[in-house]
Amino acid sequence: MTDSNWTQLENHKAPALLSLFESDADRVAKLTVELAGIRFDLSKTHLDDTLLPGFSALADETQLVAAKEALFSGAIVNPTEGRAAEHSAERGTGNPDAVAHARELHNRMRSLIDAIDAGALGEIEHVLHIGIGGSALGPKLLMDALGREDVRYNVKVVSNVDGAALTEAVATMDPHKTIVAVASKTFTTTETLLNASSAIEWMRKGGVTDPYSQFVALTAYPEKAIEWGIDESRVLPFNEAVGGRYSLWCSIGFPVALGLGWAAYEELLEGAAAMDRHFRTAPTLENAPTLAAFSDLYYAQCRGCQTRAVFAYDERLRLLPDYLQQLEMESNGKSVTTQGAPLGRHSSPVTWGGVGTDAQHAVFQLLHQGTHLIPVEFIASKTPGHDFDSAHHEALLVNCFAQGAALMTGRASDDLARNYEGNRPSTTLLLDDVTPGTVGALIAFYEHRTFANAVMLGINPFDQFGVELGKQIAKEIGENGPSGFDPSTTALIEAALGDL
Ligand SMILES: O=P(O)(O)OC[C@H]1O[C@](O)(CO)[C@@H](O)[C@@H]1O
Repeated sequence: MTDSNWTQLENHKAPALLSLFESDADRVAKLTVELAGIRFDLSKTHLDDTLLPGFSALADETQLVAAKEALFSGAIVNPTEGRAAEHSAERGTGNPDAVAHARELHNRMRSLIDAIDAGALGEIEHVLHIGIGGSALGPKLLMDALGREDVRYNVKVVSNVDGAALTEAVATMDPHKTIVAVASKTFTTTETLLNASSAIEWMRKGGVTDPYSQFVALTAYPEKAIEWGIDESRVLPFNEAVGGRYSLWCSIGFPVALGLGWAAYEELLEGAAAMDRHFRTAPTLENAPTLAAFSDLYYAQCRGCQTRAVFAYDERLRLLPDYLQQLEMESNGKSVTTQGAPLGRHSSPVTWGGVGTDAQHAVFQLLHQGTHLIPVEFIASKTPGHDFDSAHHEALLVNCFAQGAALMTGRASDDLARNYEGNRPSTTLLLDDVTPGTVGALIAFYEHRTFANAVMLGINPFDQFGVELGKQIAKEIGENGPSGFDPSTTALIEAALGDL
């Protein structure tokens, strides 16, 4: 991209948010997109008649449309690993060969689920899903959001290698009535394999004579799972061109399909497919993920915002910030371009957040009066997820909307300690309800927004070499003991682990 494009965007003197509404009566309509049961309101951002064409020009220059076609057609969009990124094929959009392959593998998953329902693995009540990162965050988010009522099995997700996590998860499980799903794209991740081995031990101690017969593997490398001891009939493979953090749509979603039922799982995929179609075909200025990426880039690149905050004003979506941290930071936390040159500008901002209204009583002080400018995202649902008095949901939504308004309008006071300067941006995503369909569309929206950010920055969002060095050093410590490291690390190892 030309520097002049960025310079122009960086030099833009953005008018105050309120004045943007005053000068354009249609602003809300222009910057609101509605689809798949979600209203995306970007009108409280500084995107205006200068920035929108400016970022559109940047999108053209960085060939966003061609990049989208490459993504959906299964071309190599992950050059460092020489791979396509086929997550959209899992929801039936994109490359027809990959779609057909995904259907076959989904059918295989469905057959196993039907067999489990029919009692082929005995009387099953619990599902212990073991995975980490992208092999855990999606199932965890989805079961927490959608599996609160009418859930068919008790699903628990364990990721941390800290044995306390496994202890807590199995506390209410009967090992005779439990399926363990070992989820690992590579089937080499040490935390996951250690937790899986400990689950075998837990079953044995609980009197299960053949624990492996209650194990299922979810992986892109079936031969590794078989070698580990899981029978081929219970190995659910997926396409290795589906990235870990994009994998809840394939067999990594097994506990979700099992826990919520196949119809709900299909609804999830269809919600995501609706977002795929929108991202692929909607014009730039009506394209929700693209507009959101413009806003992200504006604040991160032109206003120096190093973080962005996401608050779920719905208890069901409380794990969304955790999920987005991996999606956005592992995808776009890169300092090298796709051409292998230094990026020369900021990459992804830090994604953080929490749940409203709790966060209002903890971190919002800084958002309103701190010296950092932090773009905020609110996610709420029109429909409550409980049967208590409607006063609860009204209070929740009123607070959500009040925060967005307060950030933007501020309130002047001569007493500086009580002055709210306002003009602080936010976006609001309002779901009709938290359903498999809307959550599928929501997650796909974030995936495509992350991709659009990457394309316009010129980075590859589909690799993650930054996580490897820590893994390697952990291995070296395990193999070599405390010596050979820096004095601080050596002292810490000796203090806590002795000679190993
Ligand atoms: O599914 P796997 O291969 O166990 O990997 C788990 C996670 O580890 C990572 O590779 C990072 O360490 C993530 O990208 C991935 O989601």
